[in-house]
Amino acid sequence: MSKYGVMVMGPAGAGKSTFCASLITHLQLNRRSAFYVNLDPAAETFEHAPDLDIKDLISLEDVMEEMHLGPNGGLIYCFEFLMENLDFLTEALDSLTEEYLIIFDMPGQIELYTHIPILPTLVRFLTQPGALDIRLCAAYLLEATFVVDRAKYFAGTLSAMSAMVLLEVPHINILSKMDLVKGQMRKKDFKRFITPDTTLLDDDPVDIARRKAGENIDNQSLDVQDKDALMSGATFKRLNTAVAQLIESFSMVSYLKLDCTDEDSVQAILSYIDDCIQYHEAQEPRELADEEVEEE
Ligand SMILES: Nc1nc2c(ncn2[C@@H]2O[C@H](COP(=O)(O)OP(=O)(O)OP(=O)(O)O)[C@@H](O)[C@H]2O)c(=O)[nH]1
Ligand SMILES: [Mg+2]
Repeated sequence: MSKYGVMVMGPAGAGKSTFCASLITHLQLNRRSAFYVNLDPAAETFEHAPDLDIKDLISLEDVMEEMHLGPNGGLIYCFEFLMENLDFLTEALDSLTEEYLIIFDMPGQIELYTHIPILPTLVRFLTQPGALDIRLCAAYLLEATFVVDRAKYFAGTLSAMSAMVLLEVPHINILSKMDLVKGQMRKKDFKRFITPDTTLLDDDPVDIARRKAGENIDNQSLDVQDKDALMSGATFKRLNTAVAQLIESFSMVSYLKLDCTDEDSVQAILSYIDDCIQYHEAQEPRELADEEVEEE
């Protein structure tokens, strides 16, 4: 029996837990079953209580105290511990039917997605045929407000691409918190950011503002003592161009837009997730309960 799941990932504060909560609310409203797995050992408050919480296995606070580690080292330790105790996941998830959408809420530390091979191992374990056999889709969130700073936008896109390459499961990329840019930017202008390409660097507002201020940013010499020059001078610009070209040449990343305050937007993302994992193909026709018949 297959199971279905989505792993919600992305940098710190991208809106992962908020999206998980909106998704669960939406699934409940549509009489679908969700199983919420919190894999962030530092998460304290939840809109919906997790059905499975890594904190019941190991808590970041205890690890930091007992192992004398900082928050990032502590997180890696927690995940290494989880990998040694995978029964914790198997026992809770094994009995779930294909009706459920299993939602994994991940921590935001970028190291987890780039530096260490823990996530690919975890994903392989969850998706392994004959074992848990979860049809898993990765949802990588990036804040839509990043688009105002092209360097940030391309760096975020690069991390999304790196997760795509690393995990090798169906993957959707999402620009979250769209409500924050709606009033600031016209729809037509925002459309350009859906598929990243190098032309987006041509009108970087940061560059334009500096040109207006009379700076010659193309020929700025690099003085390593000058932190400003290091982050916004010609070398930084060349680096951004190289990153943008790399992203364009791979042509793997495009974004969906998410506004968690808008039910239709959450539904649209859910439809993409369902398509990716072919959720609907496995569902049995469902008989309505008596009270549902009355409602209809
Ligand atoms: N305006 C707006 N704010 C949002 C949205 N989603 C999340 N936020 C806010 O962004 C902040 C971070 O949201 P979280 O959902 O905790 O983000 P996260 O990615 O789970 O954060 P970490 O788990 O710490 O990495 C909170 O203050 C949320 O209220 C959104 O769609 N619109
Ligand atoms: Mg969170």
